[in-house]
Amino acid sequence: MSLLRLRRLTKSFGGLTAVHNVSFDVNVGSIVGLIGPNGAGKTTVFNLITGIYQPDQGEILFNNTSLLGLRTHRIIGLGIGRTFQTIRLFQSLSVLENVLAGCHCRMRSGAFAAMLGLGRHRREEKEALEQAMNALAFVGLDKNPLQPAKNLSYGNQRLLEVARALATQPKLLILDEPAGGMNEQETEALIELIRRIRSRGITVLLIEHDMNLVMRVSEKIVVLEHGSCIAEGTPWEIKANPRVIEAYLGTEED
Ligand SMILES: Nc1ncnc2c1ncn2[C@@H]1O[C@H](COP(=O)(O)OP(=O)(O)OP(=O)(O)O)[C@@H](O)[C@H]1O
Repeated sequence: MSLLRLRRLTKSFGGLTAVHNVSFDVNVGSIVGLIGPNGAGKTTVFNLITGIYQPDQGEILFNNTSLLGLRTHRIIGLGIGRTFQTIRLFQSLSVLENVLAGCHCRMRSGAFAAMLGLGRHRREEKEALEQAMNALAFVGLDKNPLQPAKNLSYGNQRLLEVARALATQPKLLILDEPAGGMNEQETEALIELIRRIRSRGITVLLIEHDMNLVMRVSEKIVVLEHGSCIAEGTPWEIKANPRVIEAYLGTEED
């Protein structure tokens, strides 16, 4: 069953068509990898899904609801969490505060209730704290939650971004180059983490240049080149696809 359905998505910037007629499905409970050479349009697809850009043409359905015209916070509210290619943390805030920022999108009481210290707000704050600590424990960053985010290693900052996205309680988690800047050991731990995320019932869509990671975690891989989808299949099918080898694997990564 499809959780996310992209149909004939197209997005141009001036004269450049960054994404052209892209269609694919992400099934409930699956891990899907989106790969392609630099500039192929991968991040643009993520930005279209999360409402940062609106497509020129095409349709995006999440749980059979169209995401077109919705703003990012509504899309997060529907159950799509994401991390970014370049780390976007509040560096001076604590590890915990960074994750709490993710929880707040689920809180229903507004600033007015917060000012008055109303019961519902206090209850929600307590729940948010619990959720944030759970998310930190899940990625293994719960030991020193009050330290500033900037004290964490690069690899751990990436995990903190994952924790923040998990705190929004997503049904679909979108990861943009999660292994970027990680060493081999950190990447191994990330592979295990992505599998644990899926075993919690969260569907995963990821962009990653680390072919070892993509091939090992994905059930399905979609390949973009110059904005168009040139192949879709299992890791084995993708590895053996001559068009992919020519466009991508055979050139840059081998
Ligand atoms: N806001 C924008 N304005 C103009 N051009 C853009 C914009 N965003 C992306 N592009 C262009 O669209 C094309 C696709 O970019 P995109 O970042 O989606 O590729 P990518 O596959 O994610 O690349 P990489 O692997 O290098 O991150 C590129 O040529 C890029 O320069």
